[in-house]
Amino acid sequence: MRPFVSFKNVSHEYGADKDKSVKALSDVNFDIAKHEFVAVVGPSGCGKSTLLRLLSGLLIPTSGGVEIFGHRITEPRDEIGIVFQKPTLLPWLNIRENVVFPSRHKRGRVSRQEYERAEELIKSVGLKDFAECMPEELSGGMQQRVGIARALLMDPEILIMDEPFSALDALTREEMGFELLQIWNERPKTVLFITHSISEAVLLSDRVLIMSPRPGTLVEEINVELPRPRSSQTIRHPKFNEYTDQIRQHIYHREEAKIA
Ligand SMILES: Nc1ncnc2c1ncn2[C@@H]1O[C@H](COP(=O)(O)OP(=O)(O)OP(=O)(O)O)[C@@H](O)[C@H]1O
Repeated sequence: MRPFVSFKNVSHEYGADKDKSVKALSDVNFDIAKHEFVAVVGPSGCGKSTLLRLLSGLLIPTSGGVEIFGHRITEPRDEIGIVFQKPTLLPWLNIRENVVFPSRHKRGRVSRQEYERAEELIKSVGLKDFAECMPEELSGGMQQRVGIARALLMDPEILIMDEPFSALDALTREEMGFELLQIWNERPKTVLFITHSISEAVLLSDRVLIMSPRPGTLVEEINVELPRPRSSQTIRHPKFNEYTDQIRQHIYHREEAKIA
């Protein structure tokens, strides 16, 4: 099957044209199938966010290339929605206007269909009664839900998520993970999800990519064959701990081998 997203021999060096450069990624190769949910884990500074910036087209690799359906990415594209660690909502706009903001920003206007779509998305992230509220009136979890609705406004094929739930408390985080899976189930997307949490990666994804310390490269891929739909019961599945242990070993063994 033809891959939907392909990282081909991707290396990236920040400041490559200056005296002081940082090699963030080295020869990264992987494919993602359409509608696959892929999580990326790895030590801090290994280049996870750099991977996302490259897929979003905000950054072009110093060598190799990132392709969507065989087309090399050379600039930001509409078929990609991004959810950041902090939702960065515009404080002077209400929730509805924040959700339609990508369209206003891009075209200078918002169509009736887009307002209808925004209403639908606001409802599907559980904020039906909050469309008129200002961001400051919402909790952190609710604000992140707005960030997810905003990323889905243009109905992107690809959803890029950079530690989207890391600023939330443990309970809200777990709840948001399952809500995300429900949205993904209703509106299938190809997802690249960065997290520091091994259990979150296993709980949500079809496949976990494990990266080495900087310069980051792919050291292992784990196919997570846990039944869907996933729920809080999934954590009790006998294979759940097997997967998390396997990932931990890949991350920490390398660290230990380096120290020894
Ligand atoms: N704009 C930049 N200029 C120079 N170096 C950068 C820049 N952005 C990131 N880096 C460096 O590149 C490396 C990879 O950064 P990146 O943010 O991709 O890692 P990460 O795995 O997402 O980190 P974390 O898990 O801590 O968020 C780090 O050493 C970082 O300091």
